[in-house]
Amino acid sequence: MTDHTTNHTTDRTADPAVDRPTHQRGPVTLRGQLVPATTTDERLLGTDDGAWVHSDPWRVLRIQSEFVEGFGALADLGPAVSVFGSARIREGDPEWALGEAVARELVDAGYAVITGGGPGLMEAANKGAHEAGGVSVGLGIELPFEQGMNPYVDLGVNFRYFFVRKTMFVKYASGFIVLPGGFGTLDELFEAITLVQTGKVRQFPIVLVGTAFWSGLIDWLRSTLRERGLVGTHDVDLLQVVDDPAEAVRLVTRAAAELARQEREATSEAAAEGAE
Ligand SMILES: CC(C)=CCNc1ncnc2c1ncn2[C@@H]1O[C@H](COP(=O)(O)O)[C@@H](O)[C@H]1O
Repeated sequence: MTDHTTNHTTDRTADPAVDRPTHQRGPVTLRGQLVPATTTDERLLGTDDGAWVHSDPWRVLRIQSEFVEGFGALADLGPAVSVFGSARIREGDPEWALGEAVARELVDAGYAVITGGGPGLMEAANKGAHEAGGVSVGLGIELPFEQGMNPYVDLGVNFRYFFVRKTMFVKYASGFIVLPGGFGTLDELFEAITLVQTGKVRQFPIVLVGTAFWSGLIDWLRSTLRERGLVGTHDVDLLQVVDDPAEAVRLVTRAAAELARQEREATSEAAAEGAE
């Protein structure tokens, strides 16, 4: 906050409750030392050093614009599944082939493939989708060590903010397929499972691919978290673990089809009630 060094302002009013100079800025009340020395119009019309561009209110507008750009770019995507996985696993690794295969199966099932647009298994999935003739989407993130969008992304959107990008992964996908990975992958996995556990999204399938890689985590979730009552009895069952890419895609698409059926039913029930 700036402008708090003075106690005189033109649009100040006396507040009898506290008998102190008061300045109202929308929903924000400022008193005493915090009353700005200049009016909002003065500040808008005056010249300054441009520091306001780095202020939080301005940041909010940038965040808003990321949502608008993202929604605009992805609105017509059609059915899609988000695929997560390590940025560090390279071509030639068996898990790379898994990423490509999962994406190919998704395209064959009529789904677009959304990834983080980066290297590693994101690139494997984008490659699989691109080469199968499907829609290959990359939701990139601006990082200090810029890697750029992988070459197999056909529709790419770059985000400055992780949380805006995460919204897109959920909003435009019918489910998540999670390949082996590190902190980034775990972050995306636990974000998704929290949304399902808390009922923020309904019937959102989350399928982990690679039983050898994931079984240690699943055992720990069951033994430590579930036994201590830190998660519900059935919460760990929200995660399905498979080895076969085709099976992963079957599980996701079956759940998506079921959700679509329920939504159609709810819509026709609502229409029938409206007609009565
Ligand atoms: C080599 C390297 C660190 C590149 C970073 N470049 C990245 N570009 C795009 N998304 C990323 C990147 N790093 C992490 N992510 C996000 O986090 C996940 C991978 O993180 P991790 O490697 O498992 O932890 C991906 O699903 C992706 O959404």
